[in-house]
Order: sequence, then structure tokens, then C-alpha cells
Amino acid sequence: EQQEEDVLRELRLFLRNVTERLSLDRRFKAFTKPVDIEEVPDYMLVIRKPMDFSTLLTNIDEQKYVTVGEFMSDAELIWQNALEYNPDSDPMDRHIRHRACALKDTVRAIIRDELDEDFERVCEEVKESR
Ligand SMILES: Cc1noc(C)c1-c1cc(NS(=O)(=O)c2ccccc2)cc(C(=O)O)c1
Repeated sequence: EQQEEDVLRELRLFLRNVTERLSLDRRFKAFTKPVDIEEVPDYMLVIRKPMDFSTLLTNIDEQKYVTVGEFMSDAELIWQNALEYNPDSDPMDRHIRHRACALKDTVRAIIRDELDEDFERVCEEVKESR
């Protein structure tokens, strides 16, 4: 009913705000769009579920996420995939891994500092009721 729609609209506004702030951070430019298969031809052979900020925003608009936890499961793929695909000790791999770790810490700090626990609990209740 209306209260549920209000909660899910507020969730979408929060998740869009977080995702857009991350997209503006120059450290995370490589995470803004899907990895380019022309540039990285074997990427899809290694990474089963690619993820990036533009895909997160599309998912938000398509109302895929009913809780912050569901959003985090996809957001975590961004840094997990980067660590998995770039494991070597060469400078390029290290550089993308540093940015992946910075992204992980940044997202977790934002959620800890800005997500109201009571709000997430209400979202979980909406999810259970479906
Ligand atoms: C992400 C990622 N995961 O594995 C790898 C490897 C990367 C990755 C991919 C690219 N090149 S790209 O054409 O696919 C692209 C450019 C700009 C935004 C989004 C993707 C560049 C970099 C980089 O560090 O500059 C990193």
C-alpha cells in the first residue's frame, strides 16, 4: 500500500544518491561503466557476474532492490570482480586492486554512517511481506 511505496521510493533515492556520489569520485572511474569487452576480451570468461555503477543505477530505476542488503550484494561484485580479475603483482593489477579496496571501504563507511537501522528494518519487513 502507500506506506510501502513511500519506503521503497525513499530507498531508491538513498541508493541513487550513494551510487551517483561514487560515480563522481575520480578514483572509481574504471567502475562507472561495464568493463569494455573490446579492451578486455577474456573478461567474461573469468567474471561470471559483471557489475558497475551504471548497471546499479539501472537496477535501482527498475526497482530491483527492496533492501539495502540486496543493493550491497550487487555493489560488492564491483570490487570482488576487480580483485578476482586483477590478481597479479604487476603495477596495473595492484593499481586496480587498491581502487577496489578503497571502493569497498568507502561504500561500507557510507552505509554505516548514513543508513538508519530502523529504515533498513522496515525495508526488510516489506521484503518479508512479499
Ligand atoms: C574495472 C576493471 N576490472 O578489470 C579491469 C581490467 C578493469 C579495467 C578496465 C578498463 N578499461 S575499460 O575500457 O573496460 C573501461 C574504461 C573506463 C571505464 C570503464 C571501463 C580500465 C581500467 C582502469 O583501471 O583504467 C580497469
